[in-house]
Amino acid sequence: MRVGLTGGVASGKSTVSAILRELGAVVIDADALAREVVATGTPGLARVVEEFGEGLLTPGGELDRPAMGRLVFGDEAARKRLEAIVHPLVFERIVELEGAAGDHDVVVHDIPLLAESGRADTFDAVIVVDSPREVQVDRMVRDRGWTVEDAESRIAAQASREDRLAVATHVIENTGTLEQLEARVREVYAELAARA
Ligand SMILES: CC(C)(COP(=O)(O)OP(=O)(O)OC[C@H]1O[C@@H](n2cnc3c(N)ncnc32)[C@H](O)[C@@H]1O)[C@@H](O)C(=O)NCCC(=O)NCCS
Ligand SMILES: Nc1ncnc2c1ncn2[C@@H]1O[C@H](COP(=O)(O)OP(=O)(O)OP(=O)(O)O)[C@@H](O)[C@H]1O
Repeated sequence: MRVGLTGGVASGKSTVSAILRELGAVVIDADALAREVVATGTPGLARVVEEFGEGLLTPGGELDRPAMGRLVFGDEAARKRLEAIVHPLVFERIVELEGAAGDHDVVVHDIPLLAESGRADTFDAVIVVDSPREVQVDRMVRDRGWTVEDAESRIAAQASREDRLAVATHVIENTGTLEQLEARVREVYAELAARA
């Protein structure tokens, strides 16, 4: 069965997908693929440099992710230009990895922009990890050292909490402890695995 997993920035998606992987799911991580396709030396990074210039590279020749983040989360047109390069490359890799997963019982697609993509209904189930906006902001400021403005601008680039919840078949509220989160993930996984 193909399961979509999504949630706003810092909602806890990666934490949930790590638990699902431990429980036996195959996880395909769109954020990881979005990093892979613009790694040093890739055609993807060459396209980004062509579009945005060498100023967005570190002295070592890598994509300067904090600088790119400041640019694209403050400028929607720039974000669309970056997405037009990265998203098709990510999609190609997803298709390849899905082929490699074969007919594994539970294949989880961790896709931050699933609600925005309009493709949620192509999955057998959609898990939404839900955290209130203040919790998202706190996590970004505390764990990543971002300013409140950085955190707010990333939330503003994403679907609203309501629009995301509207595509959910399973909601995982992530407002309690990590232990509570793990217990809820186990519950959802057991239900999905029984259906697979
Ligand atoms: C702008 C970039 C370089 C910033 O890198 P950074 O290391 O700071 O963030 P990272 O990639 O780890 O993403 C963290 C989170 O930011 C949010 N986010 C990332 N890209 C986007 C986007 N285009 N729109 C809205 N939110 C986004 C997601 O919640 C994601 O989980 C990077 O996010 C990027 O290349 N984004 C474009 C590709 C994309 O859309 N990725 C999302 C999944 S395909
Ligand atoms: N229930 C929780 N209690 C305490 N800390 C948590 C909880 N859930 C997540 N965190 C922490 O919050 C941060 C964000 O979580 P995580 O990286 O899983 O979110 P994400 O949705 O994958 O983020 P991104 O959108 O940036 O990829 C991490 O440092 C994580 O350890």
